[in-house]
Amino acid sequence: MTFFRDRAAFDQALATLPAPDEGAMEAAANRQASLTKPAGSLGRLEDIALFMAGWQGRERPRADTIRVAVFAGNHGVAARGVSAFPPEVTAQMVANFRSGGAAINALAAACGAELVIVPIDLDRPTGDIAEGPAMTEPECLAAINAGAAVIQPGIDLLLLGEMGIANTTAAAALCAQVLGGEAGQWVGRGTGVDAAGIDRKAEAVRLALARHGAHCGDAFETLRRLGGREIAAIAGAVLAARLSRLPVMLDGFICGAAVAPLARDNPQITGHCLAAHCSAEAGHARLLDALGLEPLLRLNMRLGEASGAAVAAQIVRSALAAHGGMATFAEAAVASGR
Ligand SMILES: O=C(O)c1ccc[n+]([C@@H]2O[C@H](COP(=O)([O-])O)[C@@H](O)[C@H]2O)c1
Ligand SMILES: Cc1cc2nc[nH]c2cc1C
Repeated sequence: MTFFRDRAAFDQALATLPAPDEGAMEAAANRQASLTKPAGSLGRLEDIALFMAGWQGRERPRADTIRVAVFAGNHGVAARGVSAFPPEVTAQMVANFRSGGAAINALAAACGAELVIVPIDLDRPTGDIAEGPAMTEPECLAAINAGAAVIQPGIDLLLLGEMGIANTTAAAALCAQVLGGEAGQWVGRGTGVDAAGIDRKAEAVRLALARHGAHCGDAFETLRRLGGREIAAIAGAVLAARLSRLPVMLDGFICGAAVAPLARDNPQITGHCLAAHCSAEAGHARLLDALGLEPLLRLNMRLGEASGAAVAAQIVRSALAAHGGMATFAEAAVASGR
């Protein structure tokens, strides 16, 4: 499916983002004020209910249909010894997702979500970003469109995640390019590399920025040069979701890094995004801060594959259950506070 005809269509969409439905948010806020609890006593659950109301355009938003999309891609930079696992694990884990044996299978089932697995050209790893661009323009556009294709009518909340051996190196390069700072601030243990592996990651990021830094003029070009197929797909899904006012939950470090180039071009892009959690990956806290996203959870997770998003979706479910299901002071004949 071609959602974005060409890169100009992608740029155009990013430049003209729809806003949430303020009428629905106001109606939801009025309802919230009438519910049998002290004002504000459900804390962030109340913020989540208003956020969902605004993007769904409903006073009583719902999370009945939750879709989890996990994108997978392979990375040429893996050849530099930047991961604790070999690249074939990406395809092997895709097989595991499909046969139901991965963490995300269990966690998606636990939150009642439908799981969609989108491997993108796993037999064609991206170029090594330390040596050249990750993708050609048509490859990057195709990956962005693979992401956009998971958006369909009837979804209440979209959870995004990824699988790709070596993708924390690409994600670190995106962060260093877009947000600045030393390569060493953005690289972490990923799947579990040792100190020498972290040094190799930092060196790969330095080489990538030296090569591409001056040419990353916009989000598309930054994703094309430094990203990966699953990363570009996440960026495409986030942007296409926004055009449908579909709220999105971002999983870990790699998902945040996919959004960073978009946010540099238009900071409003994070408006329809929730950050599920702050992962254990070294740069994630700094990245979320830069994106202005407050994570719902801090569980020291660093798995990826939308696992943190599936856990955090339970919080959204809880927020909407309270917002939609509680009695008002009038209905319950409870005296409201002064
Ligand atoms: O979600 C995260 O923050 C996260 C942090 C570290 C690793 N991962 C996962 O591990 C893989 C990338 O790690 P690496 O070491 O191969 O770069 C990729 O499949 C990610 O889903 C994910
Ligand atoms: C086993 C394994 C599972 C994963 N799930 C997401 N990223 C992963 C990386 C590895 C190595």
